[in-house]
Amino acid sequence: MAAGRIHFIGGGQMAEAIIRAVVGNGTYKAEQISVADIHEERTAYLNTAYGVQAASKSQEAELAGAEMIIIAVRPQDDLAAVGVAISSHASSGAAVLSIVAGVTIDRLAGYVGAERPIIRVIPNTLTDTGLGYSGAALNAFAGKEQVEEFLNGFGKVQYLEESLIDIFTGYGVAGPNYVYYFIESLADAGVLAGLPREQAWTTALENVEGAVAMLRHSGLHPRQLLDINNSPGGVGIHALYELNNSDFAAGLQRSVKAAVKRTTELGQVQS
Ligand SMILES: NC(=O)C1=CN([C@@H]2O[C@H](COP(=O)(O)OP(=O)(O)OC[C@H]3O[C@@H](n4cnc5c(N)ncnc54)[C@H](OP(=O)(O)O)[C@@H]3O)[C@@H](O)[C@H]2O)C=CC1
Ligand SMILES: O=C(O)[C@@H]1CCC=N1
Repeated sequence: MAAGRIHFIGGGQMAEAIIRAVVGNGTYKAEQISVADIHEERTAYLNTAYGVQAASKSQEAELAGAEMIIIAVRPQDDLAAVGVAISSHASSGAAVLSIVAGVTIDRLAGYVGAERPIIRVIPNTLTDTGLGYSGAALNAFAGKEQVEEFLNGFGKVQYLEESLIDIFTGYGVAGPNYVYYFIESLADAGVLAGLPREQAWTTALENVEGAVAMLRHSGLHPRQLLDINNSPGGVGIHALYELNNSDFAAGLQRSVKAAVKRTTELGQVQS
């Protein structure tokens, strides 16, 4: 169980996913968590669903009592106003942890003051599973011990140079999206070929899970497993040939590059 109080500014999808995980697995008690959102119905919902405290309008007491403040608004939102609230009411030793995609530690320091612990995190979205890596970069005032329990409460963490966080966002944290889309497309392929939807779906899930387990278990490169699975003139190599004709690998790689580029762009949007 982690010690201290944490306060979320922004009670949207990502804040909810984190709260659901850390309260659900006992990393925090609901009483240790408060949430502020522009929309009162949102904090009321989070209070009812998870027992966390809906913050007052000024957030004064919640900010003053928090060991860690989590900025969970969008990059396009009014970060300057969020910064004013934090620098006016939070204690100088409180850690400020931002999950805002693209927004740099330097920019955050401009809003909340440079001489305090600031942690830039891109949070993993597989929060309910214990799997998936968040990426974190710390300023000189922050220590891993201040954030470790929180971050491990909704998955795993990789500490990175800040210069790699945008790449980690587009590749790693957006990563499940590529896999979800692949699984959907694969199941559709089974249906297109004539399998009932239910069988196509369960087979796709089993194959993805099994392929990961096989890679981990064997330690082989995917190309080596492909070679074993593709008999000369057989089924698998015909499928691969067509996949190569579709520009599959380059299409996927272009989409990761677009996600990384968009992360950096979002970090530069000012409301
Ligand atoms: N969703 C995801 O999968 C991921 C999201 N992130 C990052 O997490 C952050 C939040 O994303 P997400 O939860 O999806 O976004 P949401 O839009 O679901 O949540 C943001 C919430 O904050 C509210 N809000 C805006 N400004 C303020 C303010 N000044 N004070 C209090 N509340 C405010 C918003 O209200 P309103 O709608 O009226 O603006 C909204 O309810 C983003 O910066 C995103 O980059 C990172 C990784 C993954
Ligand atoms: O799409 C988004 O804005 C968030 C950030 C990274 C993944 N999803």
